[in-house]
Amino acid sequence: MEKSDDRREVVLLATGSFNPITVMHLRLFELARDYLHETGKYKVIKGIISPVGDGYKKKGLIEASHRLAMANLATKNSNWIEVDSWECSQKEWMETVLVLRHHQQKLANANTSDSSEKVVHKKGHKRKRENSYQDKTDRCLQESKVMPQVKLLCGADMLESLGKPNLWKNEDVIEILSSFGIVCITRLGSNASNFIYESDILWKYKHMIHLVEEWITNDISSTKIRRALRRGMSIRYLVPDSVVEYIENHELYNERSEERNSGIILEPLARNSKNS
Ligand SMILES: Nc1ncnc2c1ncn2[C@@H]1O[C@H](COP(=O)(O)OP(=O)(O)OP(=O)(O)O)[C@@H](O)[C@H]1O
Ligand SMILES: NC(=O)c1ccc[n+]([C@@H]2O[C@H](COP(=O)(O)O)[C@@H](O)[C@H]2O)c1
Ligand SMILES: [Zn+2]
Repeated sequence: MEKSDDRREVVLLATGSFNPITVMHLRLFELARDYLHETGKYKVIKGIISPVGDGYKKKGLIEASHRLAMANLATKNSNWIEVDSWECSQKEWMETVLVLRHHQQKLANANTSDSSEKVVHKKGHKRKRENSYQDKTDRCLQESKVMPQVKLLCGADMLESLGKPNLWKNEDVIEILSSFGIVCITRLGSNASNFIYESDILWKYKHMIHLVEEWITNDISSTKIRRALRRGMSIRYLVPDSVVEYIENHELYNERSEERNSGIILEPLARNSKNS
């Protein structure tokens, strides 16, 4: 008899600027998947990169269409990481919790339609599988067991940003932790475990935070990539070749692009300080 697999299926969702995407962003997914698999409790079925929309108004943030195109090129050779344009195609910047909810809902819809589409042939008639009581019960049992869980994938600096005044709403942080959970990769310059210790909310939900140690430390950041480009220095092997080519072809990242949104308040800060 085949051994049943009772590991919880997980979808990893990374949000961020990806301005531009680097090999480190791709590494985050590999590190998180290895870690979760090693626990024996989780099976990672998909990774999603969700670039933030232009309405985020971060200094130096270039158009979402370019960031999206580069992320698509970078993930071309991955058989499990994909790029999703839903977040950045919204008219306005949206809170990360809404992006998590959207992807969780999408999985729920896919699960429900998968099972209701299964039709059984009985005496020559087609019958929706969910019509019988037994089938319905089976489905519920099955669904509560197999519904994949979306988890937020981030670096330690993003985890630490949860404590910045007016950047995140408390209720959002609570929902992200209690309903989804976070997989956080350590990053030079950040001390995630100390940050969890110092935050009452994070401490309360520490069982929902997976801290993943990156032993092969790597200080690549999009900021450093943009800086190198402004100075005419090579970024080869720090971002995939196809992304280097895209940046060259479209002449992205220069002094002018770095001044985009200069002097404009970051949208979450503007929104939360308006409402507080
Ligand atoms: N070297 C790294 N180690 C760990 N996490 C990282 C690293 N680089 C990026 N991340 C994570 O990737 C996600 C997306 O980050 P983001 O797009 O801001 O990249 P970044 O390299 O930090 O860019 P920037 O320098 O513009 O802030 C965030 O959760 C961030 O913490
Ligand atoms: N309140 C919130 O939901 C909130 C606040 C700040 C940043 N974020 C998100 O975190 C990510 C941060 O990206 P950067 O590190 O590139 O600035 C973005 O995806 C942004 O939308 C969410
Ligand atoms: Zn960053």
